[in-house]
Amino acid sequence: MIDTNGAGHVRVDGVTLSFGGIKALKNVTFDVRPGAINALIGPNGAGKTSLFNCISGFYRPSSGTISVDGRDITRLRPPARAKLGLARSFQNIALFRGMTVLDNIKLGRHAHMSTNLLQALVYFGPAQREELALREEVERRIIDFLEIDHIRHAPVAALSYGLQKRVELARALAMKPRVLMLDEPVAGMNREETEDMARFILDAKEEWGLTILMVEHDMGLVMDISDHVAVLNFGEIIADGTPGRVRDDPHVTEAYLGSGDPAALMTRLAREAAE
Ligand SMILES: Nc1ncnc2c1ncn2[C@@H]1O[C@H](COP(=O)(O)OP(=O)(O)OP(=O)(O)O)[C@@H](O)[C@H]1O
Repeated sequence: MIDTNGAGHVRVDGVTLSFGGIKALKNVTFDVRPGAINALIGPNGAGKTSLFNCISGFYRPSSGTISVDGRDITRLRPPARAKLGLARSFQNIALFRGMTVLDNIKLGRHAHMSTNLLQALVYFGPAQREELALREEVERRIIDFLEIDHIRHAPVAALSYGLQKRVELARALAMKPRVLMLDEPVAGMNREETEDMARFILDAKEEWGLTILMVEHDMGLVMDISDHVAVLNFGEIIADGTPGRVRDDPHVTEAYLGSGDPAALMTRLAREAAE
């Protein structure tokens, strides 16, 4: 039974998604636990991105439902889901590269602005001013938290890959999410950048009491920081539980060994050897 007192419980119920003749997801049911770090793993082509996109609203399931804290969001478009507190990052960084770090972070706020940007700029009523002040406070906190104060006025294009990923996290946090969805947050990062990101994800969960759902291939990171791990294979959930339980599940080992996904397997074996 899931503790739903903490906000941010995502329930995926019987979701099927087809692309032509291909069933990317087959009757998938699972819970994203509130206030926890939930990892979604599986070999290449298992359906992770498809499921992620169904939850964030970029894909509409052929059947089944998705709810957040009991509210059915299956038919809502991505902006409406963002307003309900779902924020996501992208596998390939989706920042405005010519803009500064601060301006990119400010874009995150618009999911919650009651007026549009132009109105807010042209007509500064007291309510808007209050809202802006509040937002600036949130942005300051996020910038301090992610240790990016020194680059706040730098254009994103001038930053290292690891810092760009951190800015993307900052923008997602600026949406004040209940559920933070991270699509391969450490893909392409070196060890130091990966360790930094792991710390920020863990601290973000604690600081804001977030529910986190991440798709990630780095088994070391998944095993280190996740509270729950769900494993997809050929569009079906084949294991769901604590990292230790999932790691020892023979179905999971078989899925990776049989998948011809040597990179994922090697990452895992190297990590285990180092422990
Ligand atoms: N837009 C699409 N059109 C057609 N088929 C698709 C589309 N997106 C995904 N698929 C197919 O659906 C299945 C699941 O793909 P998906 O990208 O969700 O897997 P994944 O687990 O995220 O893989 P990876 O780890 O390689 O990113 C695959 O067979 C894939 O070829």
